[in-house]
Amino acid sequence: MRIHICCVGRLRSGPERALIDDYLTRFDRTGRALGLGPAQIHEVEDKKGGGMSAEAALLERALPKGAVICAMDERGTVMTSPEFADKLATWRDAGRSDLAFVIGGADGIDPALRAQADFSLSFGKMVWPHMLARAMLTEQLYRAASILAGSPYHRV
Ligand SMILES: C[S@@+](CC[C@H](N)C(=O)[O-])C[C@H]1O[C@@H](n2cnc3c(N)ncnc32)[C@H](O)[C@@H]1O
Repeated sequence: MRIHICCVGRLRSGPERALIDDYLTRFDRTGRALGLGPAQIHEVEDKKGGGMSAEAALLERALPKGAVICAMDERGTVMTSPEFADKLATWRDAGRSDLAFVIGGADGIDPALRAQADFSLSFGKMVWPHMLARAMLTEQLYRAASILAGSPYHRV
């Protein structure tokens, strides 16, 4: 199952980018034998200042047809890392070939796009900057693959 992280804003090279790239590489390496990955980031940028709805139109264009859509949203479902790993495995085992996570910009995800999501995932009730949400998501993907692979990265 291919993973797509569709997000607003371009991340230039620097420590955040290096961290995200590192987790994506680790996820791809660990997930390969599990039928998970590769994971790819799709960055969209609305240069005309059209706000949430313009961003939503660009994000929608980045979503692969037929993908499971998971909106990243502080109002969504809070999960443990093993529960998140099980959720990924369930989508994979259902034969879904693409899973797309959507991360909003400064104003969040347009409600119309949020309504299209199959699932909403929360990293807690606090609101995180979108670049941090991106880093946290890539880490959780790697952690989930490690859990499914039975590797000792995840310890409680
Ligand atoms: C700065 S936040 C936008 C907050 C915006 N005020 C809203 O109401 O959605 C940017 C994006 O990061 C992601 N995000 C921020 N905090 C999150 C959380 N606790 N759980 C999941 N995603 C989060 C969401 O995708 C959000 O659209």
